[in-house]
Amino acid sequence: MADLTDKQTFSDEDALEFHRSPTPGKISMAPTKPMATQRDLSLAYSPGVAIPVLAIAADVDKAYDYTSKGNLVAVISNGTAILGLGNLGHMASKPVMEGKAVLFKRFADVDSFDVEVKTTDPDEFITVVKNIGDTWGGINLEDIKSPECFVIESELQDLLDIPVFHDDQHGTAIISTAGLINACHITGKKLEDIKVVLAGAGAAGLSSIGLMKAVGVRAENTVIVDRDGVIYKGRDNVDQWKAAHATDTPHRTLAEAMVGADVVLGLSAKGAITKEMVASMAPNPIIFAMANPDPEITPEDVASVRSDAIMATGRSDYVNQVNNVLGFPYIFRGALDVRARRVNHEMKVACAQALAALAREDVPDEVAMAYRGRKLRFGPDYIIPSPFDPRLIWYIPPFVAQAAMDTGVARKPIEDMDAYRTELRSRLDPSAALMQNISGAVRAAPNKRVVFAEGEETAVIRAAWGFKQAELGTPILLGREDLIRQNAAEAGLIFDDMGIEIVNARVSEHNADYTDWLYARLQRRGYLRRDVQRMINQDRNYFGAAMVARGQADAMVTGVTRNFNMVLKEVRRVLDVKNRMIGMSILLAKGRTLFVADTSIHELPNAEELAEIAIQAAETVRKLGKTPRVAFLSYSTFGNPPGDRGEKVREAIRILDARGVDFEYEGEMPPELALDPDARAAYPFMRLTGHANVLVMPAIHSASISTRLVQQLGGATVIGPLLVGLEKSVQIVSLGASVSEIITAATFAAYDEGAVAEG
Ligand SMILES: NC(=O)C1=CN([C@@H]2O[C@H](COP(=O)(O)OP(=O)(O)OC[C@H]3O[C@@H](n4cnc5c(N)ncnc54)[C@H](OP(=O)(O)O)[C@@H]3O)[C@@H](O)[C@H]2O)C=CC1
Ligand SMILES: CC(=O)C(=O)O
Ligand SMILES: [Mg+2]
Repeated sequence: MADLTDKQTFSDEDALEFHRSPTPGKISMAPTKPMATQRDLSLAYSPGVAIPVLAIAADVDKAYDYTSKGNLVAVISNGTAILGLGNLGHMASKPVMEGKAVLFKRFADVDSFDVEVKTTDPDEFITVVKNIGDTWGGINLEDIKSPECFVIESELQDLLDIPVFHDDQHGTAIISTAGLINACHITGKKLEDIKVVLAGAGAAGLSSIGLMKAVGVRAENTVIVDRDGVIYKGRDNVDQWKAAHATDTPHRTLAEAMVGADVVLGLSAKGAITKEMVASMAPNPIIFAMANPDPEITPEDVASVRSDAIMATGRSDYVNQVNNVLGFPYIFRGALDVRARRVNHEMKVACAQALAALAREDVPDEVAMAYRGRKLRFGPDYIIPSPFDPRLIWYIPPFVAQAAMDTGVARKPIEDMDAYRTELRSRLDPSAALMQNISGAVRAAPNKRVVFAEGEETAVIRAAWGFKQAELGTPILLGREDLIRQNAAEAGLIFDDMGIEIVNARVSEHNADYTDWLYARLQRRGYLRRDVQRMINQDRNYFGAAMVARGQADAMVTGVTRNFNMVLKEVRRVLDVKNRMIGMSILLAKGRTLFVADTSIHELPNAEELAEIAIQAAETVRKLGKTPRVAFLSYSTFGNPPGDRGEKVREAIRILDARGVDFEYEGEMPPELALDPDARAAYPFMRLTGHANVLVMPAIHSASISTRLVQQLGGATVIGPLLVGLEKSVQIVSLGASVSEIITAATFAAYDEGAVAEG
């Protein structure tokens, strides 16, 4: 089996820091209506709100039309079976529930928040949820232990007229069944012939074996096992849910049951399956060790005793992630979109079959790139889609919605499935997709050596570590080795054998070469040799840039400890500009990706500079896999009102006309004309064929102020400014940048040195 050695890409402190900052937790709420004026307030609240109140009082289903109910799912737990960690209480489950909520949003654009209920008593739990349940369009029950979870789910489903879906049962059943269908495909085993052993007769296990039987596995070919051993017919102390799957079998232990088995499903706890058990299985065994966070047996242990196994775990850092994250976002997306009353058996089967079918289709390159550059092709190491597969959002929900419609549980059938698929495509979070695409391209390109100039800083060390763990390239930390190692150890990071390089400028073998080379560049610009020697010895930006210039590294990231302009001056003494250097920010908001230039270099660009900014920006955007459509922004619209700044833009347009560039551009115009083609009726001569995606600003202050404004007020994500146009790629982050900002900048730096993204 390939690629089993992926390792955890974070330390414990990283996980805590991730959850702690910049704001505690993983979700927040965003309004969908402006709340700016007296009128807005009157409509949103008293008196306007009374009108929908009365409409809903007359017909409760109107809540779907006038409130967020229809796109809202609650993730509800009491913390009695948190992952495979056990009963740790309702509050300890909150990070997991927030996590599920954020995955709903990220993967399926479903709004979601978590509810932690402080009771282990099923009746009390049911009473609480029953009484608040109408709030949502659906309820995702999570990490509630068995057998209580079975009663809780079925009673709540009877009491509420929305889907109540226990994810650990059915989400897991859907994914594991999809995986099993495909694993059988690959091994040539037939569902009706395979011998299946289930380790862990709880919520996830019993539901999974149930769904597998529904798609063809024969009951008499199954054996289920709990902590007390095999659940055979007639065993004492077996509850009704386990008893329903008990079989006539001579086996009494998991080890006995696994001899000659084709499939083992682990939905129990870490370490429950041993190498000896795996060794005793039939040829081409199918092993799904799905306990989280640690599987019943690791892929490494399986590989040490079997070379013919198909192996899956619940984790993202091994191949074949059989995890319910592939299911619940899309099940609910489809269910919500038809305002389903429940998620029934047919919808689950449709989802499992759709997932299995998608994995058998050809995998687009951008999906493969996001998966650490590995070529994904249907086979033993790719039996189900990757969670980052952008096709999931438009491929799976239509099958779920269709099954709901066919079985009469849809309140609002979908009339045009093709239109529905198109609508689903537009729901993906653009920032995630863009970074996924760029990181994928970096991973797929030959290894890049990236200098992290401020190598003694803890944030920089952590970023270098994350960069390396994510397989984005080889980081080189500049600084004193003992101090770097000490700071790394304090951050809980161990560097040994990781392939992170540490270079101390003072003792570097290249020190003399860099000094000679830089002195030759600067001697006629007022620098003495000893000045240059000091720069190389003492200033890591000079040394790092020299490494890049002289070919010992490909790219550099810096700026955490010093302001942009100072750093840029230093870098420019070492590196030349290719054509024209600009600063470009990427702005992600409301489903759009916009590129804004120039956000850091030209203070008041003249017409020639504006034209070149557009050319440089368009070229960069094209390299990012997008087709540039450039709008030159201004306070004026095609000469009205007249003015000096507007004239510079008009002149820039004439320059581009004369040069015959190969991208769309237009100006000058205000943002609404650039972004909304419907607003252009008065300007039929405009040449942009759609909304602009590259905004060339008239001056740096308007660029910088407007990007920050939309970031602060509009909730946009801003990446950059990225430095574009140097002969070698250097990214300067903002003072005090976070670990993830440094990793993003380093990724762009590596990307700029040759990787090419898909559109
Ligand atoms: N990959 C995925 O998508 C998912 C994975 N899971 C994982 O599955 C596991 C179970 O979750 P869930 O079903 O919700 O929990 P439950 O508490 O409902 O069930 C756990 C079951 O595992 C059994 N068990 C525990 N330890 C062993 C052991 N050493 N040998 C055999 N059986 C054992 C328990 O036995 P007994 O009944 O005797 O107590 C019980 O039947 C967790 O690790 C969870 O993380 C869950 C959902 C999704
Ligand atoms: C994945 C999941 O839901 C669990 O492990 O509980
Ligand atoms: Mg769970």
